[in-house]
Amino acid sequence: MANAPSNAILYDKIRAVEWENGRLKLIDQRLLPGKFEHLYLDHLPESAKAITDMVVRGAPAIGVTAAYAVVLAARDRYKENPNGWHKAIQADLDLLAEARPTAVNLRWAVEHMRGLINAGIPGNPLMRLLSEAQRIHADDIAANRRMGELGAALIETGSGVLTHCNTGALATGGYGTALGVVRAGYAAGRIKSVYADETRPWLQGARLTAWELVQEGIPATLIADSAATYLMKQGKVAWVIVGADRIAANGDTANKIGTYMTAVAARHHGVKFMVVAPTSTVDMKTPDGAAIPIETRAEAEVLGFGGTRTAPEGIQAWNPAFDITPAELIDAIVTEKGVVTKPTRDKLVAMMKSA
Ligand SMILES: CSC[C@H]1O[C@H](OP(=O)(O)O)[C@H](O)[C@@H]1O
Repeated sequence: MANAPSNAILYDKIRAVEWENGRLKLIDQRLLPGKFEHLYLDHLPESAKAITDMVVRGAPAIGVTAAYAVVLAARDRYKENPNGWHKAIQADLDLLAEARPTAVNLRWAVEHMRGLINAGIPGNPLMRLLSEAQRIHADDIAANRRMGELGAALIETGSGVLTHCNTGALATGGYGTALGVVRAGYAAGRIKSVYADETRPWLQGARLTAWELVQEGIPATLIADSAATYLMKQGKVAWVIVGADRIAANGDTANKIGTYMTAVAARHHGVKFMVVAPTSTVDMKTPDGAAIPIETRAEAEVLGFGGTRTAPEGIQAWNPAFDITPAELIDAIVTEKGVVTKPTRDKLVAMMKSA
C-alpha cells in the first residue's frame, strides 16, 4: 500500500455489511467518500429500506444484507409468537425480496433462508439462521478471492483496464468481484493502469471505487463515462472488467447503466470484456436479458449532480439503473466455479453443474 493515505482503511477490512452484537451494521454508502459512517439496524423493514435507499448496494452485498435481515425478522417474530413465527415471517420475506428488483442475489438470499425456515427449525431459530447468514457472507468473500485469481490470470502483463460502477468490498461481502480482479491483477503485476468510470448518475465509480482504490494505494484514473470510448481508441486498455446484478441463462448480463455502451465500444475497438460475478448472481430461471426486470430510479438522481440540482425546472429525466449486455459482447464470465469464455446457455449450464 505504498501510495495509501496514512489513515487508510485496509481494503481487507472494508465491510459494507456486518453482524455486530446482534445488530446489522451497514456502511452508509450514500455519504462516501466525504463521511465514513455506519447505520445500525434491528428490524427487517428498516433493512429493506436501507437496500432500497442504497445505504448498502451492490448485488452480492445486497444478498448478504438480506440474509442478516431475515435473522432480524426471525428474532422479532419468534419473540411475538414462538409457535407461529415461521408463518408470520413469510410476509417479511416477501417485503424484503421486493426491496430492489434487478439484483438476483437479493431474491436468492431471501428464498435460500425461506427454504431453511420452511424445512423446519426446532426451538429458537436465531442461532441456526445467523450461522447460515454468516456462512453466506464468508462464502461470498471466498468466492471473490477465487474470482480475483481466475480473472487476473486472463490479463496479459502490462495491461491497462477499465472498470465501471463499484464492484469492490463496498458492493460485496468483502474484497470485490470485478474490483477483486483488479486488486489481484495489480498485486500480481499484471495490471499496469486502472481507469474507473465515474458512473453517472449515482457516481459509484467517482465516490466508491475511487475511494477503495485510494484506500488501497492502487494508482487509478477517474474518467467521465463519456470518455471511455475515446480512452479505448487511444489503445490504453486491454480489458473492460465489470460486475453483474443478474446473469441470465444465455449469458445476457444486467449491470449498472452504461455497461452496455461500454461493451459495444469495447467490441468496436478490440478491447476484451470480462464480467465477474459469483454463481449467486447467475439466474438460470431467467432465459435471457429481455426477461430481467430493470429498476427505474428517481428522476432527481439524473436532474442533479452529487445531490445538487443542475437541470432546469420543467425537464423530465429517465433513470434506468441498469442495462443489458448481450452475451455475444462478453468475452469471459468469471465465477468462483470457473471461467466461461464466449458464454452460451450450454456453457453456463455446464459451469453451474460443476463442483
Ligand atoms: C459486485 S457487483 C455490484 C453491481 O451492483 C451495482 O449496482 P448498484 O450500485 O445500483 O447496486 C452495479 O451494477 C455493480 O456492477
